[in-house]
Amino acid sequence: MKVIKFGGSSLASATQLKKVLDIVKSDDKRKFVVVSAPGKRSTDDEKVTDMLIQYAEAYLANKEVNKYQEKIINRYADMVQELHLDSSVLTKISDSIKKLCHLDKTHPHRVLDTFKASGEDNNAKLVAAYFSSNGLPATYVNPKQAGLLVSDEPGCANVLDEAYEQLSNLHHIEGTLVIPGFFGYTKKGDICTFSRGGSDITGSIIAAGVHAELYENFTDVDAIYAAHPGIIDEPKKIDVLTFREMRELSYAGFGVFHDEALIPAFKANIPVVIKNTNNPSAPGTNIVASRATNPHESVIGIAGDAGFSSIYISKYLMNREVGFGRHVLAIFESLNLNYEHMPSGIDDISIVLRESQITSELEQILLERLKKELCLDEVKVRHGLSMIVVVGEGMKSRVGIAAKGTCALAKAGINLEMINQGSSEVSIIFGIKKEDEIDAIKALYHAYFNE
Ligand SMILES: Nc1ncnc2c1ncn2[C@@H]1O[C@H](COP(=O)(O)OP(=O)(O)O)[C@@H](O)[C@H]1O
Ligand SMILES: N[C@@H](CC(=O)OP(=O)(O)O)C(=O)O
Repeated sequence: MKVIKFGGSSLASATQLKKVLDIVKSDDKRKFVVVSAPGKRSTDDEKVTDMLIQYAEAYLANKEVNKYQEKIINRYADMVQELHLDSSVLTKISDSIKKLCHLDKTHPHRVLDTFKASGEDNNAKLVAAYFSSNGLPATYVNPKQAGLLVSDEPGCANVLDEAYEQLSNLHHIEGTLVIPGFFGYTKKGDICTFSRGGSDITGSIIAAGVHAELYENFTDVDAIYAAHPGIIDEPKKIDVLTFREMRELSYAGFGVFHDEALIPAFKANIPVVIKNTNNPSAPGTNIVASRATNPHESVIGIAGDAGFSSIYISKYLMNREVGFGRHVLAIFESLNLNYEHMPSGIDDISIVLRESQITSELEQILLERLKKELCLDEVKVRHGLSMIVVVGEGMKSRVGIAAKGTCALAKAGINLEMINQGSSEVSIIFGIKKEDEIDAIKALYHAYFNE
């Protein structure tokens, strides 16, 4: 049996839903269908999840909410009408959206998550009704009923190990199952969402829980490309990627598949394929445990992500001071800051972290503590950095990959703030100024794929 996940772009309108039905009907093995909330119908459209966030924020701020409710209900109403579904489907959706503004406001994060989750929950109900009225008997399954237990971390939940055993019982439900993506339930019974784009994670968890033979992730591109298609014109399509390569690339900006969605499928050894709802016969991109590397192809993809800061710390004879690194990290830990990268030299270390974590107040405290407790010679902060990640399993057996990248960046006049090679040798990270990100990706793509 297969798990098939449709992203918001595949469920944005009645036209898209018709394609979805054809895809599911065309293969009997497509039993478990995971759905996102309706996404954008055009580039200037809004995602239902974003509309729900605005609605939640207005409600929490005690503002008028009618216009938000109306806009969201209209998105579903358009689809119900165009698909000729029974009006009772819309009544249920409309009631559930209106009911949200009666939630207890004591825990705003929980309120926000309940609003967000309703986007996929209502869409799953709509999709199940549409399938059933068009010759494909389907049942809506709520994540609570399925046993999708998650940690109590609103907006960034993690699946709990015990969920998998319960999820295997989904096999006992007859017909096609339609499961809303993006959220699960805590042990106390509260809704908790994954991070944004998290319906991919639900699909992967369900695939692991039901021991699927394949996890198919349907989106709006024919394949995963070697670089963001919005930056590089007609980038190279990738046929096969390893889980490790995909994790590095999606972590660093390939929004097409959530980086946290890889782990459940990888651990359960379930291959993943990314396919296009608008062109289902295209082979897509396969994500597998290992692949043969081509001697002529070392780099498989280049991704970039902005929003990083770097804390540079220097102290003469740092290399001889036992426990120095532990002490640095203990200060970060006590301030509840996690770091992303830590390139180091003999007398210095840079700690790279997400900018969104540090306020100017926290930055002041951090710098003072580092200086005082570690007796540093120098500490410097740089904001507004982008990390460009060059990825490929074949890189470790090839000479000159880093040199090619640094040379390309130098030729493009881009100053390198940091360079770091992951210990697995599957990636090299270039830290640059945010404003150089697009030029850097273009220069690196040209060097690795066109020269
Ligand atoms: N390297 C890449 N290859 C393909 N698509 C990419 C890549 N990087 C970013 N994307 C973007 O990811 C989008 C699909 O992801 P997403 O918007 O989350 O889809 P969905 O709504 O189907 O979940 C594509 O339309 C594309 O713009
Ligand atoms: N709807 C949620 C979850 C999700 O995965 O959506 P999409 O499939 O449109 O990326 C979000 O917007 O974050």
